[in-house]
Amino acid sequence: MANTLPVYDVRCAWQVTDVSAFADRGGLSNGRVGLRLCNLGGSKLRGNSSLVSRSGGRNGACVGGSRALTPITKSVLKTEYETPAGVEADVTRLERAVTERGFEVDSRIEEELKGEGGFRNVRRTKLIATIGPSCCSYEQMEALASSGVNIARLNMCHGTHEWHRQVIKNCRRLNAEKGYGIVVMIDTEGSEIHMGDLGGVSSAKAEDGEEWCFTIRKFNGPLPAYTLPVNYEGFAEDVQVGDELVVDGGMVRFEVLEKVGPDVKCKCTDPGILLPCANLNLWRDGYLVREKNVTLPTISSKDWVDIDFGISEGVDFIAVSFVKSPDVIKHLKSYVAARSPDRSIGVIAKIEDANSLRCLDDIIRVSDGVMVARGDLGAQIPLEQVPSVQEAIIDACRKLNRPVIVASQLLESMIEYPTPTRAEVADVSNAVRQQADALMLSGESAMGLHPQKAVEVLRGVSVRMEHWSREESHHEKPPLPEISTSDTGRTSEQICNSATQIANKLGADAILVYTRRGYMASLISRNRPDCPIFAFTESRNVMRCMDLQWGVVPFQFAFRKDLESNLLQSLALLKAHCMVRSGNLVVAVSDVSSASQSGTGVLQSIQVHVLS
Ligand SMILES: Nc1ncnc2c1ncn2[C@@H]1O[C@H](COP(=O)(O)OP(=O)(O)O)[C@@H](O)[C@H]1O
Ligand SMILES: C=C(OP(=O)(O)O)C(=O)O
Ligand SMILES: [K+]
Ligand SMILES: [Mg+2]
Repeated sequence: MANTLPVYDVRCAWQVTDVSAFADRGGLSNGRVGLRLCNLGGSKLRGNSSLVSRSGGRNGACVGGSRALTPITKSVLKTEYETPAGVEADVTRLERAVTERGFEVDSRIEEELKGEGGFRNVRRTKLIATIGPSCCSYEQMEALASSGVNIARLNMCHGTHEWHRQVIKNCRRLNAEKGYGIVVMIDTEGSEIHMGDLGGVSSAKAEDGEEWCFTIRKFNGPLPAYTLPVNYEGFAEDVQVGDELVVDGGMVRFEVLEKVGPDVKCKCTDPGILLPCANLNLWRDGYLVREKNVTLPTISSKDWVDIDFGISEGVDFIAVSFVKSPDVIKHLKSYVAARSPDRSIGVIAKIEDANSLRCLDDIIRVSDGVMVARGDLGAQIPLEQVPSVQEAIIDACRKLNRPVIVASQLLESMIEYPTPTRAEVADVSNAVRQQADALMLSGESAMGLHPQKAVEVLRGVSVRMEHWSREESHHEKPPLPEISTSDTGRTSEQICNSATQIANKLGADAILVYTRRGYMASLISRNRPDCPIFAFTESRNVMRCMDLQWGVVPFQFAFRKDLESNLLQSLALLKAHCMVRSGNLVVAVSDVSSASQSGTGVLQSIQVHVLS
């Protein structure tokens, strides 16, 4: 079969490394592979796309198909940018902005506020894009940022540190040169049971009824026919004859026939494409076999190396894969605090291991945020339970005041197609309606053909659904349980709850909050007010971390002596830069440390201000 069919996309040249992947997922014969490629190219070729059955392609062709594509334009990685790139430039620019202009805010938000829509149209749901070969050049990342990406996610399963370092550099450079506030998140690989590489081949195909051997033997170079390596030493011991082996969240399934020493002979029951390093799950008598993964460390030795890399690169968030209990998060948080005493790095617990559902609240309490990682979660619990578990996780995070990200397959078909399915739009709308803090793209941005369009779909659907939800459920929100335990905490919480009520009742244009560590901003965000939350802080680090939260627009700003001075000074600056107008009504609150400190104690208040 022809192995190299270059097709020129507008942004990138692609090489088909595994034509069988297309043929399998799209049900295309070899002779029609060329037609399939037409669908992947630029507009010049798109005329032919109707020759390929669209629905045929959607039935899974995108995943196997696109994964079999490798970009051959290496120029995407050659956008070396020497000084003044990097963190220093980002910091210098911010410091300059704060001294010269008095404040700093993401230039995209500034434009939005100056525009027609003003406050009301500011998007509340934050957007995360996984960066991969389809979107890693400076120009491609700029395109994603201009479409509204708040956070760049780097999946440490893929790519080298050098590659990730270049992407982080691009983020800093965008922030420094364009005034954006792109936040950086790394995501660990984790050590769940997975297949090894396929002896250098990019994919293999398993047909119905075929016998394959899963083995813990090690190979150097090409694998024997019908053989798949497994990374976990205890694999052959743990499986039982009759078990179901689910590959890659259900993309391929096998039944275990026989165990012979280190080899496990299996029969393919659901054919499909096998990809290198695909995750493996065992099911027995209709239940997931959990014990095997319990013995593996959540953070592997490779993960620790990646975490050290993230800390040294100054990333803002670390997402931990396959969290099973709160302990690992506590451990990582104390490690990060010791290694990075001057900058806080948020630790995000990914909920994708069935065991984590047993201690969900405890995991949420010790984390700085949570991700509903639906990809792997859907392989560990029955698929039909994923939507209700998603809703339960989002609700639990709201109650416990932690930001929550909904991830995976939001717009899966857009890996290949320029428009989403109606079902995908409904799924995204649902997550927005549930008021998740952030939505995340994976393959759609990392290796898809339409990364920017995918971001635009998320943005458009978010704004539309947020608007609709505000109209529909005005003032019907059920009260949230109290979460604070200390006296000062309770005061702050009540101030934030009341400020939200006042803002909603008065139809305020914004809530302004002055916060040193971001806690007050989170308490207001938790209430999901009708208006945006302008959160002023002195620290750039806090500013970046607050950007994961629903409805929060972070500003960097030097605090004055009390709430009133902060309020008047920041409003004067916003007005001078046309970000507020006369007649705007704002509600302002402040945390204890940024509120007035008179000789007689701390005065915390809620102020209402109508701009003259
Ligand atoms: N840094 C990268 N380099 C190359 N490919 C990547 C990178 N990040 C993501 N990808 C591609 O995008 C796909 C989807 O991303 P993601 O869902 O994060 O990973 P995975 O499929 O491993 O869980 C990956 O399977 C991989 O093909
Ligand atoms: C986000 C997820 O994790 P990853 O993409 O790293 O597998 C997921 O499984 O949904
Ligand atoms: K990962
Ligand atoms: Mg996962």
